[in-house]
Amino acid sequence: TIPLKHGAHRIDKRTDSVMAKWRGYGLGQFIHWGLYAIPGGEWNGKTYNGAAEWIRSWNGIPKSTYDSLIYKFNPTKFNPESWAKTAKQMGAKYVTITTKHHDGFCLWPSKYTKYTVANSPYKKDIIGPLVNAYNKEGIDVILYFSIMDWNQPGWRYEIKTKEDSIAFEGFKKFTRNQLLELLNKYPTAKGLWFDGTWDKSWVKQAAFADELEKEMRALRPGLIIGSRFRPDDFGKRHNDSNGRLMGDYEQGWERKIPNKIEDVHGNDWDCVMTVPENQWGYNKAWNGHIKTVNELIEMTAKCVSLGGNFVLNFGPKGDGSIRKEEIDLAAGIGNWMRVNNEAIYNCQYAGLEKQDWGYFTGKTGSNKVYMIIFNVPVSGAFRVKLPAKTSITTASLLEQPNTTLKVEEISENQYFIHTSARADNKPFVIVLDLNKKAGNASGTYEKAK
Ligand SMILES: Cc1ccc([C@@H]2N[C@@H](C)[C@@H](O)[C@H]2O)cc1
Repeated sequence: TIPLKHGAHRIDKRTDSVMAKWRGYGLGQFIHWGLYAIPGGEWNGKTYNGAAEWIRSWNGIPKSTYDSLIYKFNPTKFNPESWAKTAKQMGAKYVTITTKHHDGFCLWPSKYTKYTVANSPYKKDIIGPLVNAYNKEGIDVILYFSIMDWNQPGWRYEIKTKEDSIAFEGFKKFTRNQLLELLNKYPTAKGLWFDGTWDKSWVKQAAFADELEKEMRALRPGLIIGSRFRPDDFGKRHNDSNGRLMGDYEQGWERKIPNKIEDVHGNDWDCVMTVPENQWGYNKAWNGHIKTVNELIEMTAKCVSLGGNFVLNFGPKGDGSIRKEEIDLAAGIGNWMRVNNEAIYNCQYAGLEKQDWGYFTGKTGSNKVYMIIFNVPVSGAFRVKLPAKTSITTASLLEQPNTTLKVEEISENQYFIHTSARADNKPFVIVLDLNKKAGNASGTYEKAK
């Protein structure tokens, strides 16, 4: 291995209880909200074709005009309790909230810049009431923070001159001040989700970022920090120059889901996903494919089956209301989660061979395995292949626990589970109680055989 001063400081997954709780969340909500929600991807009747939260980068609006949106921020319909209720009903166990996106507008009254809610017509803190409302619903909060800050005069894409490096030193101090401010103002926040760290200026800051990460962990023991915060000694991000993950979970699964367990390299991870193809902030047009409830349930199941969490994005409008399409998706997902969440919460990679009918999840620390069915085979029988010395004690429908299903042994370690045809074409769950005869690894099937 390459000797590194600022590479990964831990080899395997974290083993503490705070991270174990994060690992078991299964389903989360992402909230992208800020000034970009006011134009919503349109300006003077013209449509911005990029992601709505990047509209400031469009030459369709003068930068100063965008920046003066602060004077239009007055979300009269903002109701943090109703946002939290929507997330609760969906079955989200955590929420990731944009405290500051790339445009630099702070949803909390930061002491270190004027570009905050305090200097908008709304005046009040947004983050505090949101953290309290979600916590009251039993939902943990992760704070999204963009290092890149287009509003900060000290921000640089790269450091070329002496002036650049002096300016960027000031920017680094500002960044540290804001992060410590967030941790001190919102002590119940469980962790940080970083963005805006790909530019040349930041990838040179291995030592600074490493020191700051250590300082934040000391300030908030148990703090969960994503892999997109710091670069290593050679500017490598997410994984250091020895291929080891920096931070506590992989953040790179943005709008994409791993296909096999090897893709996750034994790391904790979450997948953050947009409802349209690529819109995080509120976008009026919402063109192209809008994901359906069944698609989103399948993405959730797929993520949990590979040991990750699925985090679905909501982009509230400039007035603080959540669009009907998102409310309806949350309700639809929630209807399914209310019946089937046992197959999602505190479940991990089951270590079984993937079958065409859907996804296996394994209950952490138990012999229960769930089959989340999306594709009913024309044979009507669901194939299950188990490791050696393992067999099925019982099989039942999660929604009707006392109905045992017929288990047909086909050959050593291979079975067909038979169920009667179903009236609706909604995903459903079969629960398997496995027993591992002597000589087989005890505990769950977390490690791939
Ligand atoms: C190229 C690119 C830069 C930034 C992003 C931001 N990360 C997502 C989580 C959103 O915040 C998006 O604006 C996406 C793509």
